[in-house]
Amino acid sequence: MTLEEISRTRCFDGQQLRFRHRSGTLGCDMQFSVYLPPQASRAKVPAIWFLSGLTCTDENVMTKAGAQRYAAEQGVALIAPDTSPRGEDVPDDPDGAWDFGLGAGFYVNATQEPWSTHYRMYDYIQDELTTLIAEELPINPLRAGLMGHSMGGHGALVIGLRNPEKWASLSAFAPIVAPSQCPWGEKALGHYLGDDRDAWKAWDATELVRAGAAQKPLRIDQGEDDNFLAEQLKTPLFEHACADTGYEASIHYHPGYDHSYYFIATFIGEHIAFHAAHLRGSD
Ligand SMILES: N[C@@H](CCC(=O)N[C@@H](CSC=O)C(=O)NCC(=O)O)C(=O)O
Repeated sequence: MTLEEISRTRCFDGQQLRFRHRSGTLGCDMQFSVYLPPQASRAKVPAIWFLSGLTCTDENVMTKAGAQRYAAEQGVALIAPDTSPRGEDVPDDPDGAWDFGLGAGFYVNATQEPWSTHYRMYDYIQDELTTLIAEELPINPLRAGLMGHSMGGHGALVIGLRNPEKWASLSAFAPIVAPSQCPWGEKALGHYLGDDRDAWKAWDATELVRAGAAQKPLRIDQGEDDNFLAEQLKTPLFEHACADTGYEASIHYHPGYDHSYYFIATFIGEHIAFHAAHLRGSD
C-alpha cells in the first residue's frame, strides 16, 4: 500500500480522510487530506484541489472552511496537500520566521542550496501527488480544478496557468498575485530561486498572464478589509495584467471581509459551484 490511512470520518454521507505517504519528490514523509463525497462510493468523481497559505497544513481548510457540505452537494472531491516538505532533515527559516521555510513552500521548485533538496512543491503537486491520488483513490484525474488561499492562491494560479491542459478551472481567495513585487514573495523567491529576478517570472501569476498564458475559467475573491491586501497581495497588479492582455478573470472585492477562514467559509460554496460547473462534461 503506497498510502497509509491516518484517519477516516463520516461527513455529509461521504468520507473525510487523511493519509501519510513517502514523497520521492520532496524526500520526506508527507500528509494530505481528502474529502470524498457520497458519489465516490459508486464512481470516480471530479476533484477540486485546495492549496493553503502560510503556516497551514492540509487540515486548516478541511476543519475551518465548511467546504464538505458543498462538495457533497456537487459530487466533487476536495484534496488538500500540505504547504511544504516536513521533517527533521528539512531546513527551515534560520530565524524561525513563519513566512518562509516550513509551512511556506510557495509551490515552487527551489534551485538554491540548502532548499533545493526538499523544497519542490510544484513538482509534488503537479506530478507526484496527482498521479498517486489518481492511482489510489476514486478520483477522475481528467476533471480537476485548482484553488487556494493567499500563498496557496499564488500556487493555484501559477500551477494552473503553467499547466492549462491539466486544470480545468482556477480560483483563489486573497491570492498573492505578484510574488516578485511583495515582501513575502521577494523573500521566498530570493531564497528558493536566487537573485536572478528573470527566473522568478515563471513563478509569478501576473507575469504569466503578461507572457500570454492560455485562457482558463478563473475567479478571485478578495476582502477589502484584508490587512495583507496593500502590501502583500496586490490584487490590482493582476487586474492590470488581465486588462492589458485581454485575459478574462472574474475578480470580486468584498467590503468588510478580512484574510481569515471566515472569509473563505463565506464564499467557498460559490467557488465549489464555479469549479463543479467546469468539471462536468466529457473526459
Ligand atoms: N501566524 C501569522 C499569520 C499567518 C496567516 O495569516 N496565515 C494565513 C495565510 S497568510 C498567506 O499565505 C492562514 O491561512 N492561516 C491559517 C489559519 O487557519 O487562519 C501571524 O501570527 O500573524
